[in-house]
Amino acid sequence: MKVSIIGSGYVGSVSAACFAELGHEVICIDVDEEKVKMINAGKAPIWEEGLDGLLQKHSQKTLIATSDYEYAVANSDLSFICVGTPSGEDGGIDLSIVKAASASLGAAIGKKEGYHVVVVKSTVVPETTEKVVLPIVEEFSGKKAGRDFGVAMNPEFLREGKAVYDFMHPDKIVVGAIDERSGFAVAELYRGLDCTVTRTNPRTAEMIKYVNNSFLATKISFANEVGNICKQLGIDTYEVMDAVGTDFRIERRFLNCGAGFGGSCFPKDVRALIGKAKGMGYEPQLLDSVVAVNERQPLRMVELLQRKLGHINGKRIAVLGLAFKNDTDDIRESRSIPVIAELLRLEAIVTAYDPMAAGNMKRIFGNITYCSTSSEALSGADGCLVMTEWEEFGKLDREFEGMKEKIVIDGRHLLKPEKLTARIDYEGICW
Ligand SMILES: NC(=O)c1ccc[n+]([C@@H]2O[C@H](COP(=O)([O-])OP(=O)(O)OC[C@H]3O[C@@H](n4cnc5c(N)ncnc54)[C@H](O)[C@@H]3O)[C@@H](O)[C@H]2O)c1
Ligand SMILES: O=c1ccn([C@@H]2O[C@H](COP(=O)(O)OP(=O)(O)O[C@H]3O[C@H](CO)[C@@H](O)[C@H](O)[C@H]3O)[C@@H](O)[C@H]2O)c(=O)[nH]1
Repeated sequence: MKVSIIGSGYVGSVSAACFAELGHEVICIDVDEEKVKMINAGKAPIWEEGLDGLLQKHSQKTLIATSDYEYAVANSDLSFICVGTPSGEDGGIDLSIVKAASASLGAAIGKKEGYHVVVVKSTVVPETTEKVVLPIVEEFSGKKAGRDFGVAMNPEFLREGKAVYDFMHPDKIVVGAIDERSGFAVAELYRGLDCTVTRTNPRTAEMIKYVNNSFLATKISFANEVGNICKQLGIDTYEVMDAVGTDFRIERRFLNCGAGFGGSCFPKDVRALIGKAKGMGYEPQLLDSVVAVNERQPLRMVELLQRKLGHINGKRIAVLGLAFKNDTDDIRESRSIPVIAELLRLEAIVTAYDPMAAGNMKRIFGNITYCSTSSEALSGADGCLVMTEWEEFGKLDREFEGMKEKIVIDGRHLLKPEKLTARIDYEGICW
């Protein structure tokens, strides 16, 4: 089939490369000319395991990129909207990018002869596909949905760092369409992938995505709440969760307590669902608490450090990990951000290290020292905060010997102090 993908970020570029791998002809559309050039040169516009290889394989053969909507729509049967849906100022969803992309897509569909399918892949709150995207495409195309063009919602569940694998090995594919023809066309694109396919209406498909993310975020905040209580009682919360997680109704994964959840999805998606609920007059108390626990959790790292050091003012603090999780350079809503902000507010001297994400963090904090190794960040430090679950941090040992005061607060349950040669003053955030 012939597909165009609007937006070449994490979701768009991975979907494009994977659809090409599945044998489809793909045209990427992005307003960012740099990304267009990179994709046409067979280079990934973001860091994601396996993405470069797929783009090298398919670029200029069955995959090309352009900023020209008209060309892309004329030469494809379906267009996926994969643009960002950030939080607005009130925490609710900001649909301005989706609206702009829908208008450009509508104008291009207006100039095309024949049927075209509009597919929303961006994470959007229930009713957006039918009440926002569909009318904009109708307005700008002058055509009628369901008759001249189809509309579907197909949420994406990939994880950053494992995006290509997740796309090719999904546990479910959800297709919500306004008509049978477009629903069938979208489902056909995934033919060959072995998983459950849920065919439904657009608003249910939209809700499935939010419930998926909100439930996982709730598990993490629950684990953090339990962890904070366990710590006061001197109970190992990881031992508790290992046992509780054997219950198949609960499941062990996503019950790791720590510095909280970050990333481009969980925080903003929980806030968006809260915003949607409140907009309808419903107060979602549980989801409000999920956010509140997650906001407080990273600051516990600084509180624990402060308790050990007495005061933080003028102390040198090594922050290990800037990405929101391991295996990505993405720092969006990383728990390191509120921690560094708090350290700076308390007038600490911050030295930071991350294997991949320092370049991105420099755009937020220009006034801290970025180091090229953990050793360099730790050298002469009074305290250390482990913020991201990078594998290499779990292997640190003698590097701690370079610290002045060997105080280490672990926010990701990575270190085993009893097994280290270095004598460190270790404390887990909730163990
Ligand atoms: N990142 C993830 O892991 C993930 C996973 C599942 C779902 N999602 C959802 O997918 C959507 C996209 O997320 P992302 O992380 O890929 O975003 P992103 O910010 O990485 O990428 C968006 C891309 O859209 C481009 N763009 C902006 N305006 C445009 C326009 N008018 N026309 C064409 N291109 C335009 C940008 O230049 C950018 O390349 C969001 O709704 C997000 O919630 C993200
Ligand atoms: O037990 C856990 C598991 C995760 N995290 C944190 O949770 C965040 C998110 O982790 P993860 O889900 O692995 O990353 P994302 O790439 O943000 O993926 C989530 O968000 C995507 C965007 O919607 C969805 O597509 C994915 O299914 C969903 O897992 C990270 O900060 C992790 O450190 C914890 O604190 N404890």
